[in-house]
Amino acid sequence: MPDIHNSTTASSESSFHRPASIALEHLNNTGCVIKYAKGKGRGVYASRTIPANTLLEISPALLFSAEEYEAHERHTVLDRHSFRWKDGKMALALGLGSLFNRSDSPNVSYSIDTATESIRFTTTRAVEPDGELCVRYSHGPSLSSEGPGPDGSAEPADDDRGGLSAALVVVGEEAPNHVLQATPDPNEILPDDDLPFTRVKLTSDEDDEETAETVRTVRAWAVDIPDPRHITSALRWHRSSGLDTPTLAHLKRVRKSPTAAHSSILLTASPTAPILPADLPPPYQLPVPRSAALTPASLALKNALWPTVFAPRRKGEPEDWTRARAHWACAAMARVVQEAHAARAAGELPIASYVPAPPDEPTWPSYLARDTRVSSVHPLRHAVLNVVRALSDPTAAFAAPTAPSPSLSPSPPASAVPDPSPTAQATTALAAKNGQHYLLTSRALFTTHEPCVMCSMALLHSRVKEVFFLIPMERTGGCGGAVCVPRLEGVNHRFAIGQWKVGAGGVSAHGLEIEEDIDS
Ligand SMILES: C[S@@+](CC[C@H](N)C(=O)[O-])C[C@H]1O[C@@H](n2cnc3c(N)ncnc32)[C@H](O)[C@@H]1O
Repeated sequence: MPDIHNSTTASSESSFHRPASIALEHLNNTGCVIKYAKGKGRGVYASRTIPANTLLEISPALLFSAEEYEAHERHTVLDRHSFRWKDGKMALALGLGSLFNRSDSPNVSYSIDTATESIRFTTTRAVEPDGELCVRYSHGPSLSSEGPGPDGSAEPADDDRGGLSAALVVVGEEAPNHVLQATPDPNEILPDDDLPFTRVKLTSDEDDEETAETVRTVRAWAVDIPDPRHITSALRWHRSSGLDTPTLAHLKRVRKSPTAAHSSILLTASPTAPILPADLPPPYQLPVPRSAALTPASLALKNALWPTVFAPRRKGEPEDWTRARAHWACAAMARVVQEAHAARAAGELPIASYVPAPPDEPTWPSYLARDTRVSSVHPLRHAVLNVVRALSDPTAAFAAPTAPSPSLSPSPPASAVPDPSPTAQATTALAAKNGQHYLLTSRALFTTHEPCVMCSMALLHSRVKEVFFLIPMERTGGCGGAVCVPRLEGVNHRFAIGQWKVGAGGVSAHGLEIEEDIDS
């Protein structure tokens, strides 16, 4: 246990050399107090039991450019309180944010919010009275003349960037280390196993798992042409016969017999035997592959039945994820979970949705909404629809600069607001880049619960790029639960889906439980 001392007056002395009897008062209504522990200096402690998932503090950040940091900040005491931000910037967290000590088993996670230039600190598990609230950061510059921390752990050595080396890092007790600890290379492509979510497959597994026995086939008619010199005229006849249909477009027309001299022509998939010119032998039926081959293994199996077109997937192939992007996703998921807890505290269903600024477009506005079915007594006020609505109003306003339709509410619903309010410039950029009719083009949506079929359809129509959900809804979900909307045949858009891995990014579903047959 740290050697903690409480007292009653403040001091301008360095906290590391602070006499044990000095008071460290702090006003915080979430139950945090500042205390002093020998070897660690000041730290943040719980004055009472603090439940898991409690938002402890939103610290406004002062940002330093890389140049300012190099020239000034890193040579001062501020260095040991600075967080790495984006684009090489460093951030000094005001308020309690600068005083959390580090632990390898942290009970507080934090996320940077570039939109509001703040850092949010949230408990990842319940903390008992007097328990220290700690976060994980990769190092603290060599601290003190008082040696290593009371747990005996020596502080890791400074790196050449100084600071806490933790920007873009969301850490938590259950977080998988490989994703969430700070690393030198945010551009590293992560293997799927290291991502904080599992990709939901949008294409059928048919090709990956098929065997000679399970290749899906249709019955088609073919004819053998004994003399190869007659192939050209037979093909000419076939073209004019009207037998051809798109059903067999994924198959080659001619098959050369591997054993005999003859070739065969694929005629038609019609159920009845086609009428052939008198000089051709009678047609026969055979099973042929029902679809093109998507993998080399499938091609080999299908070619054994009939020569098949090889069409490896290009569109819809899973995208590469960098470490920085995974951190961005963790921060977004933490944010939406926080909103869902706030919704529950306000008497709503604990469901929320969030469209953050894309990682490479940090100036775009983000949008946050909660489910408001309870307060609005309106069955369609799902979080996803509310967030789409919040996003669509400014976009629609840009698309139609003339007077708005009187039937439309001019402002977003109170609980579905831009986060923060978009500037006119950002709205213009959003509309121009997003497309005026496709509201979510290139955007990702994070949501606490798997969207229901209605919301999944709305997301599809909005051309969302990707959807990440924390809690699967097997009975009602439209992203793989009851049905997978972007996998349905005939839909004109597909979006990627990620199901959050339990505990990834320190994000917990605890407290967000809803009945399994509620549409979300
Ligand atoms: C963000 S500050 C935390 C507040 C600091 N203790 C103070 O009094 O201002 C980070 C610095 O606190 C010290 N520190 C943080 N965690 C520690 C630990 N587990 N053991 C010892 N010192 C620690 C290190 O000097 C580190 O550079």
